[in-house]
Amino acid sequence: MIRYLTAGESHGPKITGIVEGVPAGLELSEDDIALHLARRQKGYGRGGRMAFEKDRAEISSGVRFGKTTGAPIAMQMPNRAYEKDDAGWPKVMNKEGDGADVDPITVPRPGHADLIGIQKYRYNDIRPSIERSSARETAIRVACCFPARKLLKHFGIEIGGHVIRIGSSGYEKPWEDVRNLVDPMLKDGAETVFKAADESPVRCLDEELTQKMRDEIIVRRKEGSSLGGHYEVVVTGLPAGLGSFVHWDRKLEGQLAQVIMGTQAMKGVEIGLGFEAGRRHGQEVHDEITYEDGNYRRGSNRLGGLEGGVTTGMPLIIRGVMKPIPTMLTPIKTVDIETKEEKDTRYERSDVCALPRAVVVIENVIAPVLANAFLDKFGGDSIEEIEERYQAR
Ligand SMILES: Cc1cc2nc3c(=O)[nH]c(=O)nc-3n(C[C@H](O)[C@H](O)[C@H](O)COP(=O)(O)O)c2cc1C
Ligand SMILES: C=C(O[C@@H]1CC(C(=O)O)=C[C@@H](OP(=O)(O)O)[C@H]1O)C(=O)O
Repeated sequence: MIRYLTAGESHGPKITGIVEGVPAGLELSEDDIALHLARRQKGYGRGGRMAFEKDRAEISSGVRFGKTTGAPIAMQMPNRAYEKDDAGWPKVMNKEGDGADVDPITVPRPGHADLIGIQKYRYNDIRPSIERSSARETAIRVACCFPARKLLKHFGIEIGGHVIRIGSSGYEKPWEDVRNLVDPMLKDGAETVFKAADESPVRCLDEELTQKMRDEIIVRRKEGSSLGGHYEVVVTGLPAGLGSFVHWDRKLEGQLAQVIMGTQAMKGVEIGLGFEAGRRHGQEVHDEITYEDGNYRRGSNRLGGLEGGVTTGMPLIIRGVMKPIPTMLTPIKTVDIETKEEKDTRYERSDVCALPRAVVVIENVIAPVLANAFLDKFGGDSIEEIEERYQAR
């Protein structure tokens, strides 16, 4: 089973991850990972920090001569901000001393983890809440999830994502119009979707909507506000039978929802028609079964590739929502935790809309879930052993 742990603060010296359970013999390089790290840094609406961070995970164990050994893979990534910013991070993030020379942050931003951090951990400074809740951590998380993504790719399973709404600009019926755009690409694998989407500044496949989304970000940025939106992630090449209906905690819908909702600022997730299914009657939802060329097929894919928590062999279709970024230039009301007086929120450097970047995070966080379901069925200690089992299926 692949699992991973991350550590590190947004403005500390580095972020770190350890992944274990990756079978031996998988080709893995820092360059491979860097491609997805670079994708995660791009997108209209990003803040100033992404312009100077050059994310690259340095692998320090578990890989030899370009292939995994089966041992834990340790990775580290420096925060350029630590040295580069003039905010004095080495002093603010000092492991030693009593912090008497550092001004505490006492004005929490609604929507971020600022206030709940001080309530939960009894901090008298909001700084530690900001540091660990920050989506900076998603950089090392993408790196940690990448070996699982690579394993899936080795067996022809591809993941791709794109933006379908930013604020008021988006597909009105995403389950219909987005399908029309994506369907021709499904036959060539989901990564075709991400390559096409990556050419768009907001990672949207529709040119007209791209323009509208961009304009909307410009307007909200000028107003000192922020935006979230909806995205879609597609997985192709999945064989039927991954996952399980025999226990609630092995149903893939649940496992996918957990890793997606475990990502900063995510507020909802749906599979296939999702919430739309509740507006329709049965014949408009369930996918008719056919038998062609020795295989069972579905005439449509309205349930998004899962029945009973198990893959059907159809593409997996996931959609989700990200809330608007909590840090905004135009303040809203909050309370100073020291004086308990009403205050305007404080601003620190921030993205205005991070959805185009977040899509890449979602693509990657689902990979260990799918890889583990794959390994449950076909697993072994090495890629070679898994290949034998997969071919014999
Ligand atoms: C890729 C990405 C980038 C983000 N960038 C920012 C940001 O620049 N400023 C900010 O206030 N929140 C940002 N967020 C959201 C916060 O990290 C998140 O709202 C906060 O940790 C509180 O967690 P919650 O929204 O899950 O409740 C970002 C989230 C993601 C996924
Ligand atoms: C650093 C990243 O995102 C950060 C996520 C984030 C937050 O509050 O979540 C706040 C911002 O941090 P800073 O104030 O240092 O610019 C973003 O830049 C990243 O994605 O690598």
